[in-house]
Amino acid sequence: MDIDIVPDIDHETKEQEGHTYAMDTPPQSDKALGVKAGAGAGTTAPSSKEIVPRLHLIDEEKRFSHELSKYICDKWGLKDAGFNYNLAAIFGSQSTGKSTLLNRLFGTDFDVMNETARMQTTKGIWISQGKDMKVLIMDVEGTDGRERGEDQDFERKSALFSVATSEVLIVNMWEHQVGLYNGANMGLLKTVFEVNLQLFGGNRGKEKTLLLFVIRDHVGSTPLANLSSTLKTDLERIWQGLSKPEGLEDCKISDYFDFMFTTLPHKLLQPEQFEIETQKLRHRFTDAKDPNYVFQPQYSKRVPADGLHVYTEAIWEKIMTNKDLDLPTQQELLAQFRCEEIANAAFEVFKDQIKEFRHPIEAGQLVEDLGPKMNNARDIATQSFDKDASRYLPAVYQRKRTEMLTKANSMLESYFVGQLKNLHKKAVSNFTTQLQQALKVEGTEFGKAAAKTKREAVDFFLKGAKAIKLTETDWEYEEELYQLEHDLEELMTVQREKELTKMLTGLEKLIKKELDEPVKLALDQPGPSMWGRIMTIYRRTSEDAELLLKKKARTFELKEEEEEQMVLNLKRQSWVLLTMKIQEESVDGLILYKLLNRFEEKFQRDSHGLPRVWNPTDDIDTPFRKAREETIELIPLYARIIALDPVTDSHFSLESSDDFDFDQSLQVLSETRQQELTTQFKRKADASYVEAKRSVVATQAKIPYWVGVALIVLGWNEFVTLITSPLYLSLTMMVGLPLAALWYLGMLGLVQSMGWRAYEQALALGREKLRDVVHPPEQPMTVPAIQQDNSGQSGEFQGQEQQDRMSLHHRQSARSLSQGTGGRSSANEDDDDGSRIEMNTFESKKTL
Ligand SMILES: Nc1nc2c(ncn2[C@@H]2O[C@H](COP(=O)(O)OP(=O)(O)OP(=O)(O)O)[C@@H](O)[C@H]2O)c(=O)[nH]1
Repeated sequence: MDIDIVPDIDHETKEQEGHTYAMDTPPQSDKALGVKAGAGAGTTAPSSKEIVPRLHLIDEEKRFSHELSKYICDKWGLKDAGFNYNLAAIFGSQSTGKSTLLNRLFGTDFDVMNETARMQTTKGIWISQGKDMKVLIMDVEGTDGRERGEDQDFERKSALFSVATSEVLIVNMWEHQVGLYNGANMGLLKTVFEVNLQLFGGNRGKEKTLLLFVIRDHVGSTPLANLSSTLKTDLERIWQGLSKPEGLEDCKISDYFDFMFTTLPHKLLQPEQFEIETQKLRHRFTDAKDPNYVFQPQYSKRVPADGLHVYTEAIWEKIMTNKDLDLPTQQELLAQFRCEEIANAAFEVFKDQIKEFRHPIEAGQLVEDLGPKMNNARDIATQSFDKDASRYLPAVYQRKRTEMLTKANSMLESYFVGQLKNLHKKAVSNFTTQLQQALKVEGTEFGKAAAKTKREAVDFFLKGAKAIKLTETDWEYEEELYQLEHDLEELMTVQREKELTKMLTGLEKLIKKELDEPVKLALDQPGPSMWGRIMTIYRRTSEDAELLLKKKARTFELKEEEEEQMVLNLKRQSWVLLTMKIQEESVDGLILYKLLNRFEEKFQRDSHGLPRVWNPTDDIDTPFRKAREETIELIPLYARIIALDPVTDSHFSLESSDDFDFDQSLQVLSETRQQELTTQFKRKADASYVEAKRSVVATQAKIPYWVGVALIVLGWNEFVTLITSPLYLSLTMMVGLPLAALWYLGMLGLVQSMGWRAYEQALALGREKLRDVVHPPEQPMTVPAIQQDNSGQSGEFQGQEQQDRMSLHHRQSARSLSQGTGGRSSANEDDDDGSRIEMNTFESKKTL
């Protein structure tokens, strides 16, 4: 830091100063004016009696004078001075002899205080020309005066103005003020430095200002070096504590200011010394050759004299409009500090009270009576604040109260929002539960139940939301309400779909139940009217289902087109169920069973429905042929559903679509299946025919009469033994009587053939077992691989294997039958060959 320390000067001169200048009267010329002038360039000693005109540059109301330009040009003759003039200002506490000093140094006529009154003399800022000098000097209103009280606004602005415009700023202070913070204007300087940096910090290093500290009433006990060191330290410290603008964080005080320190003796106690030192000091302003000459070029603001008015006015304007300088008064500061403290204390209590809400809300629970509880916590906080803070400045108190309330509200708002979310969730859950419960009750109409449940859920939400909306807040729940309604609508749609599906499933079950038995019965009794009967059943069932659907659909409040679509779907579904049932009844075994039943009825029973016993004289062939032909004719009847006219009957207006082909649905048996069925049926019918023939042969076999005579002669003894022994007699009766009955009824042949069949079956089984033992079948290694590789093919293969086994079984039965009768028909021969081929194929597949 460039600090120029001037050696202490011990003055002996004493002088009394007793005259005072009134503001509205022309000031008397100072005695000091007679003091000999220094040898400064362009200056003259203030010896003339002429009074230098002065201007009230800025008045007490902070208004800038319009006359500065006029004074510069007309009164001070500086119009053409250009840069050849200097500007200095004095700054310091009130009544510290500033005006006195200026008058001494520059021969000016600034007002000096009347000692008997001890009151402020300089108000605002005065400016005057130094007598016979090209120096303009500003006398600035003293700081810390009782007249302004706590309003420090003007002193800050005027100090900043002085710093910003002057080349040299004289900081005037009593010796005893050195080391004090406020007394030495350090607080004020701090503010001035800070704002000066903000406003004019860009001139770093280009323009400097000299701060000349003049320590008054220096008694000499503390050397100037010590005093200046104290001041220097204080200045450094306040500079470190400044909040510097961006980009100037590292700037130093020496970038903007130079310092010079000097002392003056006590004016009253050492008047002569005072005068001498004052004159010496004057040299620094007037004598350019003086080593301590203050108006060095680096302090020049480079403003020509004729532009000074505009320049200074602009600076004042800038200072006036700067908000950073509108510093609050002490009272305001106090109010701010205390209100802040009180608000913080109240807020801590408030936070403690509301923290219990956080966990349950975050856990998704509803906090009981949250609204009143939040309100209560907020009231306690504001009441506690009001009690202590309302004593302070009303404006500050109100502002802090609003701030605290806003802070509290914003904290509570998160609970408000959390509770709204939980209300939303709860409303949705209530809706779901209540709707499901309502739908469990028989006869509940979905539309009405859903609307009622929704209304209740919304009411629940609204009630809860209104209860937590606090006064003096702009909280809103409309958005959440809208979202809730939207969610409930979606849930209603989903639930309605479920209920509709449930209803349709129920209807389908009903349709299936209605169709199953009657359709089966109709198919078991084939004939020309079979399909007519089935269609009647279908139409009746479908109509009933449609009526039921329409009735139920009304409770869902469906749109017309939705209902129409559902009816159409139901019709189609009914048709699908019908065709499924027909297909189910038309699988190979069942259809063959039906055909055989029909054939047996015709061939094995008489016109009274009794079983026929064929006599040797009976014609078996004709009834057999007739029954077989009639039965075979039934196969094409089963093959295709004969529906009623789709044009005239609305129940068959089933349009085909991508996934539904009405015409295709009519097909029951394909051509191939019909042929297969015919073949299978013929085979079974032929077996019946052979059976009938065998029974006739059995009844035809008669025993010759001589065999009976021989039996009586040869077996008389045995006969007597038999009838005389109770054991033999009872055994004979147990076996003989049933045999006699069978014989009488002509069924002995049937029993015999059954016995033969059983014998053949056992024989074939025994052979097969024996073959397995002698030639164990090789385990086909590839079969599992096929199964693994292609389950579809494998399944097909297994199906084929099963079919082959069945085929083998049928053929074995047929063979055994024919062997039993001692002959074979050509058809049987073919079949036998076929079975062999099929067996070979099956064996080949197994090997594969
Ligand atoms: N003890 C002492 N008194 C002084 C000195 N200089 C002036 N005074 C007296 O202090 C009183 C105030 O002097 P002013 O010059 O009016 O002081 P000021 O600082 O300009 O006052 P304001 O403009 O009102 O702030 C006057 O009575 C002076 O006689 C000094 O060096 N020592």
